[in-house]
Amino acid sequence: MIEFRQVTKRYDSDHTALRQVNFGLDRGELAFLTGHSGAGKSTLLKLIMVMERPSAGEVVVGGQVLNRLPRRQVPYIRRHIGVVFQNHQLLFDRSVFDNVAMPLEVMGTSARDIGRRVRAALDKVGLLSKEKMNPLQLSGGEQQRVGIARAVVNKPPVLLADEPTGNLDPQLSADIMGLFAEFSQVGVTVLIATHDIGLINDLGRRTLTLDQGRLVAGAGGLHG
Ligand SMILES: Nc1ncnc2c1ncn2[C@@H]1O[C@H](COP(=O)(O)OP(=O)(O)OP(=O)(O)O)[C@@H](O)[C@H]1O
Repeated sequence: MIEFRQVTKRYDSDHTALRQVNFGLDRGELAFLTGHSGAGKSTLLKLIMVMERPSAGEVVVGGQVLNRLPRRQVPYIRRHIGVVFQNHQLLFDRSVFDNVAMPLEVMGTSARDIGRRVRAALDKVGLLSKEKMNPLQLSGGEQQRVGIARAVVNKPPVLLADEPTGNLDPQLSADIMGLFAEFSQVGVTVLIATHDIGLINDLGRRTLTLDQGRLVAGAGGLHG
């Protein structure tokens, strides 16, 4: 589902963020991405989201080589990629329902389908009863789950998360990870960037480790 082939990303002549990175993630695989601050984790996620383009090598998502993707097609690719951020980027002047509905509104989904799908996503994260509330009225863990509902509301085959449990206590973090594991079980490819080694060790999943832009552990082919 996601493949990096000898990917190098240089921001300028003396700043190489990723060096010849190779790995593949299958459909339904859940993996962690870790490494020191500045190791290149965000850069790797940005290449998958086509927020950045590689300087060399190829990034392939869903069989499509993103390097050659014309700019006008970038929004279509992004629809296939759900993203969860640490600070969840919710809008506090809208209800929980409206926050989750945003990706569907951008796609021009009918009001009836929006209602059905938003409620299915909120049900999945256990927040169906809070759809009319303002996100400010929710706890940090609940806000993060609204962010997850929004990321999955259009059923993307790929889910990326950047420090999704950064501000949460261990129990809430475990709950969030449980949700990610459920998505992977239904075929979503999940890649989670985190510094939280405890979380990684608890789950015993494949871990891609970056060190100064090099993938030093967890590399491998689509089935390795
Ligand atoms: N837009 C940019 N322009 C120039 N250099 C950049 C840019 N974005 C990132 N870098 C550099 O690339 C390297 C990798 O950064 P990146 O943000 O990918 O690391 P990271 O592993 O996500 O770090 P953190 O855990 O602190 O978020 C760093 O040296 C950073 O300064």
